[in-house]
Amino acid sequence: MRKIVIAGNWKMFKTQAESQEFLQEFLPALEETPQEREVLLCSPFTDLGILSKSLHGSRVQLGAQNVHWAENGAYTGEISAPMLTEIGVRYVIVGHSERRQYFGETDETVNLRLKAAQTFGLTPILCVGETKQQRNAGETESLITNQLDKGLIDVDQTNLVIAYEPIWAIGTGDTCETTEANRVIGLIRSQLKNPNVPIQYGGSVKPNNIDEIMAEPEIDGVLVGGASLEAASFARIVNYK
Ligand SMILES: O=C[C@H](O)COP(=O)(O)O
Repeated sequence: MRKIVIAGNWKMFKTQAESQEFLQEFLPALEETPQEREVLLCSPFTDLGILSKSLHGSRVQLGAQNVHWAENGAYTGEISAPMLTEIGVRYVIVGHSERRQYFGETDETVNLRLKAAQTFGLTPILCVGETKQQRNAGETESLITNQLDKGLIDVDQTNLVIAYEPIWAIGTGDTCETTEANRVIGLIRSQLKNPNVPIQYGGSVKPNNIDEIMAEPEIDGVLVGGASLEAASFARIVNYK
């Protein structure tokens, strides 16, 4: 049985104070959430410490949005896996398309980050997905195959989550057809050594489309950006029917 993982990616939003306001409304709503669903919040680094304290004893897991591959070193501006695990972080997003697009992330550095996360006990969420141009050119399958082939070299597939995020669907309201997301996720699964790796869909997931998305058999959860910033909206998503 594959795990269901529902993750909020706050990106570069929310101060510490705002993170606490969110929890006041969000945590009570989790009483309705079936126990087998893993719920996590991936916050900016500056919120992780206070969130770790506030989430202690709750069922919400904490995630970061990036991790460096070295244990420590002269890497100004970076954060290592042991720094994250020390404060209670359990998951980390790796290779988000915004990191690839704006910060020069490559399949090679993604691979290094995945392995470092696992070495120090974090569960990485590997993001893959195509641009509109690549989709229109019929390159979706080859692009994703390449991202998986390079990204997953020597990566432990028993401690891994994958997120399929078509870049054109991120923050645009232009959600991928659920049957198409299901098809691509099935394709991703067929390329894995471990077919039980949870594979999420991400890209304009909202309260009004979550039920349809989660009804698809290959989709094991969602990675949610904008709609995870409002407690009521994210609560509706984790409590999908
Ligand atoms: O990590 C989350 C994705 O980039 C999706 O963002 P979005 O839900 O705002 O489209």
